[in-house]
Amino acid sequence: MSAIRVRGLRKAYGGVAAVDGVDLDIAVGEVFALLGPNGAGKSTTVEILEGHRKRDAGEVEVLGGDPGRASAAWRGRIGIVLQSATDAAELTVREAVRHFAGYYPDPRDPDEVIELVGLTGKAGARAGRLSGGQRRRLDVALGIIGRPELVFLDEPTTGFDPEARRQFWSLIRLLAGEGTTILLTTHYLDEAEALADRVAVIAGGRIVAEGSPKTLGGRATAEATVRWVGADGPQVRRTADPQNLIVELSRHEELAELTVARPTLEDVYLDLIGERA
Ligand SMILES: Nc1ncnc2c1ncn2[C@@H]1O[C@H](COP(=O)(O)OP(=O)(O)OP(=O)(O)O)[C@@H](O)[C@H]1O
Repeated sequence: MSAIRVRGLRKAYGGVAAVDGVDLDIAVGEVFALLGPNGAGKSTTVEILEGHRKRDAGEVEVLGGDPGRASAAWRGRIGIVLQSATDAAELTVREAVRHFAGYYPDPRDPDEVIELVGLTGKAGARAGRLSGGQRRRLDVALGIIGRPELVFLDEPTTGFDPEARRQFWSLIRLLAGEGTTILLTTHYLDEAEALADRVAVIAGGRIVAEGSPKTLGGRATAEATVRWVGADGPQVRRTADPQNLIVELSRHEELAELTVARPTLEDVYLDLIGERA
């Protein structure tokens, strides 16, 4: 079953296309990452799916409804973490989370959510006094407090320190394990690789590639780079069949410091984006 189904989505600003014919299918329970350079159309797409922006054309179905005509009940099933930071500066973290919990019929426990985003030590601090990364964690807390079926996360870990990012990844895995559908945008390819079942790359308002992080853009079948240090010093070979090459080479010499590398997700991503430039 689809949580999100999009066909021919279009949106232009002042005659300039920002989203130019996007199709998307995201299954219930899937973690889906939308990747793409600045200005590619990620936020515009996500904001249309959230019901925060009007589309010019196309069919959009999110949890069985049209976000352009969203009811309060529909909104209650969705969690949103926007790119812009929370405007709850005068409230403490605990007050803000409790306040937002009151909007939903079956919220999570506020203290549990504060713990999940790693803000327990700051629960009594005013939101306006938090650091950038801490405020972002509060945004995430407010996005999940309502126990949403579907969560939109627009660049959720921007400004997070490495430990906070790992903690956030655990949180996403926990939500995914509970069956929550997650659509996130990110510029961190390691994040997409760690979290997403599927990714789509958007450039110039169009989807240019889609697949699992392992297979995107032919990644799984691309030539491997084999490196080793032999009798004549460091060696490099590219091959589609590294196993055979290694068996063959090892008949003749010892392969010290042997490594086999396929293109990284970042390599594939940059190629895909480069093709559009
Ligand atoms: N409110 C707006 N008015 C006019 N143009 C806009 C508006 N919002 C976005 N755009 C333009 O639409 C295009 C897509 O923007 P969008 O914010 O969707 O990109 P993005 O992929 O989310 O980028 P980023 O990675 O920088 O967040 C850009 O060229 C942007 O300048």
